[in-house]
Amino acid sequence: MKLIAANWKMNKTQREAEEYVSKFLPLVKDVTKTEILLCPPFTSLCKVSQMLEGSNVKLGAQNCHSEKKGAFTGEISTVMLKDLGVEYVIVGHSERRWIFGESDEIIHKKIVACLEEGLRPILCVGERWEDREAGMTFKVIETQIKLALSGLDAFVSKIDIAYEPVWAIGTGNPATPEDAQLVHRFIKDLVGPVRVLYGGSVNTSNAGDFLRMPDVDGLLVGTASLDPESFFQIIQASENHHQQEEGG
Ligand SMILES: O=C(CO)COP(=O)(O)O
Repeated sequence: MKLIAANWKMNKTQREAEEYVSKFLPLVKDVTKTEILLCPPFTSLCKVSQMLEGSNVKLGAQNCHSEKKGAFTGEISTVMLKDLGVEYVIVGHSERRWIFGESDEIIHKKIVACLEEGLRPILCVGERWEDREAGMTFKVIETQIKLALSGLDAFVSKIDIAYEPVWAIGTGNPATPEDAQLVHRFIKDLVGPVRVLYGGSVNTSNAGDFLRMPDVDGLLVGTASLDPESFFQIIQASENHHQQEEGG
């Protein structure tokens, strides 16, 4: 099943999150062929978790710490996330890699922490523009994945990967669906059967084009997920795609 995930990043107060979810749930109530995920900031997880109970929408976090508890001021553990009803965790988003200096080694530890707690990590990988220009896209992706998933071959079915080219995030300049397809294929050839999402300037007009690619198994949506209507339209694109596939 395709996964359409919203990464709200550092947006929405608790009240705004509440307004969003109350508009969103009725819109998506008949969605059955697509897995839907909301990843609000930590401060809204509790409220959103209560509102999603019994619905067809799952809850994710945008980050976690690699240790279960201890003297780590300002951090949130996978145990705490699990306790709130979180099922997914975005790990290694480029905004954490490049702004906060999160290393592949830390990302690996966070993935292990998620797996130990029964949370499903969404490992984000992606090249910078200078990597792409230097013809290093595949090498960068390969290195990021090998380091993050080192020793975890037996667990790939419990992990999703998101290909998010850094230059495409929040720029209005997405990768072409064909370029995304090439990288997604490369990732599956490297890792084995794994669900690979595309992220980076996905919107209501281009979502369907990405989902038509054979190895695009879902989308990780930032800006266009902040409005319940537009995020719903992206989910609709996945439902439509599924129907067309079924129709032959
Ligand atoms: O980073 C992203 C999702 O994790 C993508 O963000 P945008 O959809 O705003 O480009």
